[in-house]
Amino acid sequence: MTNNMTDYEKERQCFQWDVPEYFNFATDVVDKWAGNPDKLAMLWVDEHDREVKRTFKDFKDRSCQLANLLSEKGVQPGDVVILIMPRYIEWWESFLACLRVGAIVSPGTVQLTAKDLAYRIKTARAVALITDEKTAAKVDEIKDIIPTVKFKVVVGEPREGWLHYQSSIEKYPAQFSAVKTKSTDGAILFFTSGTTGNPKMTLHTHASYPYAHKVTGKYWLDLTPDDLHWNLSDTGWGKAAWSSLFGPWHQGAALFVHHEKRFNTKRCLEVLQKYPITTFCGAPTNYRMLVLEDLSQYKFPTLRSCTGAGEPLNPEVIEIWKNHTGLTIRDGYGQTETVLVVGNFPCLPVKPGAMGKPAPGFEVEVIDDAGNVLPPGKEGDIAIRVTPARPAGLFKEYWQEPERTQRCFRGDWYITGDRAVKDEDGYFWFVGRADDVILASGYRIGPFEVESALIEHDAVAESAVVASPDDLRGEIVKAFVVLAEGYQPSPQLVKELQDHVKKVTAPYKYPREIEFVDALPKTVSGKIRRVQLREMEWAKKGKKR
Ligand SMILES: Nc1ncnc2c1ncn2[C@@H]1O[C@H](COP(=O)(O)OP(=O)(O)OP(=O)(O)O)[C@@H](O)[C@H]1O
Repeated sequence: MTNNMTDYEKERQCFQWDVPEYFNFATDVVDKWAGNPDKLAMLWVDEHDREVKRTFKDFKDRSCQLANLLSEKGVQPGDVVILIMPRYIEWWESFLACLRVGAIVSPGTVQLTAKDLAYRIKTARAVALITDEKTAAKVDEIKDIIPTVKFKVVVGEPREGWLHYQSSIEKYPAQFSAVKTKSTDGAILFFTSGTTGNPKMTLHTHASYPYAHKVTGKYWLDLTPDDLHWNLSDTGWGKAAWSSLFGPWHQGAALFVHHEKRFNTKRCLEVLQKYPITTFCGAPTNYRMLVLEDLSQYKFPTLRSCTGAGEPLNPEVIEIWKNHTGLTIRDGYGQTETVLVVGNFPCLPVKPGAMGKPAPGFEVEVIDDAGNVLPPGKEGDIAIRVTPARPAGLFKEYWQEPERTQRCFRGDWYITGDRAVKDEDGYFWFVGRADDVILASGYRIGPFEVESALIEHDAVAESAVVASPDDLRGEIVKAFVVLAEGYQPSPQLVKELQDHVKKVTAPYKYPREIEFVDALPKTVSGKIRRVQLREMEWAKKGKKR
């Protein structure tokens, strides 16, 4: 039996989380690589081909300088610091500085409105903000209603009422005696959308993201200290922590960062051709857009590995990409709440359309409502075993919401909120979000009747709410109102739906349409999100899941 074990099984069997009692990513990982003062940590390029190279030593020094500033201004271990900026180098410096002082970093996207910012600052009781000029202007609009904020730091032009990042940190030494953080201490607070209502605050410890992403970096991204890794995610999302920070730097890989206002497919392919990028990670939407270009015009001589995550990855896209590049896009599955949970690892054959198999350190199953593991071929909830041991790569809690946290557990399992089918070979096939209760192909409607569904070209969370017209990834292309069979909407309902669509799509400049249909068209690609649901009569009568 053992002789027949595949590399995948062997690796899973040998794997131990081995979480140390104390862990700090800045001191334990970045400073270790900084021991070699020449080791490249980042090649940063902007839209005008301006290039900046930064070593791990540069990141160590600059983050220590900022940590001194944060500490002197009164940031205490456990305090929340909001970090919002585009792909500026200062984002990485600030993240590390916060970890060094034991603060809890709360990243967000630059698309947040003043109202969103006020909500986040108040709910998280943030003590400081580090941000770009555009966000600083929004924060100034709400400055009178955020009393917990002791100070604010702006990157870019100096601004009244703000500490100026560049000139302020120069005054501080490049040594900092970091807080000895316990692995169980809070480290990161993500706001994730929540399908309805206010965003959830997902709290990670130093173990659950900074430490546990070594699984993401080693097994899925497949990185080594010789790689130059490019991940397309925006710095505001959990995915940036996966693939633009913890995963790669654990492995000592250098990051390639392209600072651009808006994703441009031609530019992306040119950049991929021009720079010695070895590994590339994007959302399936990115790939879907890239394959519409004439790929035969480009050569990627150094590229050896491609990954995608965040939404279902279509087999057609995998095929076209492979035909032109010779590389198979390896899908990976996880959430803001987790590190990589299921993936196509290099040692596994890829089944196009499947998300892959459970990552080392995770026992993942498809289970039924009672918590029983379902046999292959049966659809159920994707669940992660949490007893007898909770995997290190799982969030601590929804902060200040014990009941909401409680709701994601069923017996021995953490319920991801996604539905899937596992096949005979142990591969997971994504079906859809349990809360959307609808299939991308439009067959099943759970205990809810769907009143409307927005279909976006987006891969990543929250963008329906916050993406701006600058960010194509958040473009809503069409709104469908799916009518239950034989259902004639009243003029009043039609109006309500039109208003709803108008409201949700208000920040977008793209033409948008609303169409009444019996079922969702099967040809539409992209993920169905933001579904308006109405509970069906039989569900109300107690047949809820
Ligand atoms: N490889 C994949 N294939 C299909 N879907 C995926 C894949 N990877 C991630 N997802 C989807 O993305 C979700 C995780 O995204 P994220 O953590 O950003 O939350 P979200 O979609 O905004 O959800 P919430 O509304 O709960 O915050 C997963 O739960 C799943 O629905």
